[in-house]
Amino acid sequence: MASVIELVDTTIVRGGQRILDSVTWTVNDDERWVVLGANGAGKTTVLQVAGAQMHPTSGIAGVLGEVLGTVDVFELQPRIGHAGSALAERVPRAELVRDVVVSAAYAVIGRWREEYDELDLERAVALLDQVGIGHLADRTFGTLSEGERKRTLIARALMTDPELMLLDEPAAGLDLGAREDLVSTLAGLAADPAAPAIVLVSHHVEEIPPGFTHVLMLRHGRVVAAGPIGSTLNDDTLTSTFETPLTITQHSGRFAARRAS
Ligand SMILES: Nc1ncnc2c1ncn2[C@@H]1O[C@H](COP(=O)(O)OP(=O)(O)OP(=O)(O)O)[C@@H](O)[C@H]1O
Repeated sequence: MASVIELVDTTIVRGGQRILDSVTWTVNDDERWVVLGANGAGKTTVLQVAGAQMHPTSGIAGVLGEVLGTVDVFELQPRIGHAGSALAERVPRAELVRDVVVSAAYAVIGRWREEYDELDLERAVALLDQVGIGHLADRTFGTLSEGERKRTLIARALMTDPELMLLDEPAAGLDLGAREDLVSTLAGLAADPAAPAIVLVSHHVEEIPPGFTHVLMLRHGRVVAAGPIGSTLNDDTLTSTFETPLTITQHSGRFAARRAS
């Protein structure tokens, strides 16, 4: 077991505000984390640090065994898979789905050469199968539903065999059926011992896939609680995180929250 993210007293200051405030957090390579917090809590910021896209103002941030600020981030970033809405907006709508995935191996978005390595193409289609949309490999990205696009981007993020996978609100904007399909896909990924360490940002406990092992709870840039889901996610920590009285239930590995009566 090795750590893939190691933040020690990591603080980020922007516009005079501590948008991350003394965050200490360790993610090991066999763990699947959910980051929970209200709007503006610092979830995306912590993901940007974990993705070597932002350096701490103070404190230490270690990612994949390297300390940010002492390493060439352009060597580090290809070892990290991302799937978020910012990437979805950059994919050309006329791109074939399998090309959206395979082009990750060439660190580009958008098909830029006529011939891809046959093994790369086979891997791309296998990954699309793994996320449940192998049958869509020859469609164009623009014709996919929101949920199918999200799953395409997860397959793309896996294409480079990353050591760390970062998912920023993958279920945002999905209808109930598409959300459930995505949760199943992510549960499958979480259960795969060959899958990388995963960090998933969400606002909603209903989106936590079964098999996710740990939770980091943030409020106003500070850690409210962090640790194994079973012992960390409860009425008290959820109420404190969202600053509203909440109660949480668990059934068959899934969570649901509502206002406490
Ligand atoms: N460049 C910046 N200058 C000033 N404030 C910033 C800057 N970038 C982010 N912030 C602030 O930092 C806080 C944390 O932002 P962040 O995007 O990490 O929150 P979040 O938890 O991901 O929120 P959401 O759930 O709404 O996406 C927010 O209050 C945001 O306005």
